[in-house]
Amino acid sequence: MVAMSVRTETTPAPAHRAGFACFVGRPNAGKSTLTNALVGTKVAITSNRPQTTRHTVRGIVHRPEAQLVLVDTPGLHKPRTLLGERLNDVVRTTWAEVDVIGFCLPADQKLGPGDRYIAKELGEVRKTPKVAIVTKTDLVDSKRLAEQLVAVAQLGAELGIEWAEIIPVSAVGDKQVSLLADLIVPLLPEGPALYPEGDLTDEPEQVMVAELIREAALEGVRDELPHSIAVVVEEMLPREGRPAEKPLLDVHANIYIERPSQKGIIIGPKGARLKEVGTKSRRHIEALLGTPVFLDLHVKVAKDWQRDPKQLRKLGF
Ligand SMILES: Nc1nc2c(ncn2[C@@H]2O[C@H](COP(=O)(O)OP(=O)(O)OP(=O)(O)O)[C@@H](O)[C@H]2O)c(=O)[nH]1
Repeated sequence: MVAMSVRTETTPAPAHRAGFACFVGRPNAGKSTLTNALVGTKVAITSNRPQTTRHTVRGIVHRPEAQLVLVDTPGLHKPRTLLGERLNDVVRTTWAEVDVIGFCLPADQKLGPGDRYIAKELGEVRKTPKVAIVTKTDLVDSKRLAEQLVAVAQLGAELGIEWAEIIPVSAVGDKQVSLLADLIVPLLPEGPALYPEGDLTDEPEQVMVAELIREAALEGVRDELPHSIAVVVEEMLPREGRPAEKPLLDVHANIYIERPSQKGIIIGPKGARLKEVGTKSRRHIEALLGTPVFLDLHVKVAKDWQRDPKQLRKLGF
């Protein structure tokens, strides 16, 4: 006869965790791509609920046992203008308020002064756990990747930063993206979900639309106009008199530049570039909002907007 025992006790389910994380790193380090890969969709659907944090939510990762809310920070710069200083303040405040900071370092580029500058600032934020994320691993071989992992560990040691984890990922190749979430979750505080399931971001629609236009406008001219472009969506209204099955959304937006000389760069010969920017961003906006869009774009000069507090407020900074 075989004795059989039945286990009656069950192991308690791990406590639900929920919290905020932000990704930092040099421009082009792969932060946005990683956010999208984690959230699992390129264009997130917006909900119109009021913001529950002061920070822009970029995406929400829902898990049965956890909810990870990814918030946005502007890049940290050596401040040269009023805008630069304000942005840096926003960055530092965010770092102190989130539960985890992910520091993104591309595998295909040697650590440089830009990375060191951010790392030094990170070292000043004592409490928040920091995860070093080596991105774009699909671009390098294993030897180079190993060197980069060692370099990142050394950078931490040098600056007195204790990495909670050092993890290589490829957002494009979908390698280790889910593992990254697994490693971040235990660093979040215990607590119920902060957002209803299904929400991906609570960024106001107009801001997301403006960002899509800005992205398209910067494409190919990033070097010429790094921080000189701001986009404001003035109005989004359904076109009147359209049949219900053929709606059209009118979107009016202004692209602001700092100097008249920059106008040509944005508009291009005979308006060709601006037209391209319009076509491209309209496609993205239609995908985001799920409705056909008529996009009306204007280029305006807001002289030295980065140095002028009044203009900064108007442009949403
Ligand atoms: N091969 C490869 N390319 C990647 C990966 N992640 C991002 N990239 C590319 O790197 C470039 C920059 O990526 P972003 O996600 O825009 O970088 P970012 O850090 O958000 O950049 P900023 O918005 O300028 O701060 C884009 O061309 C991406 O397609 C990756 O895992 N592998």
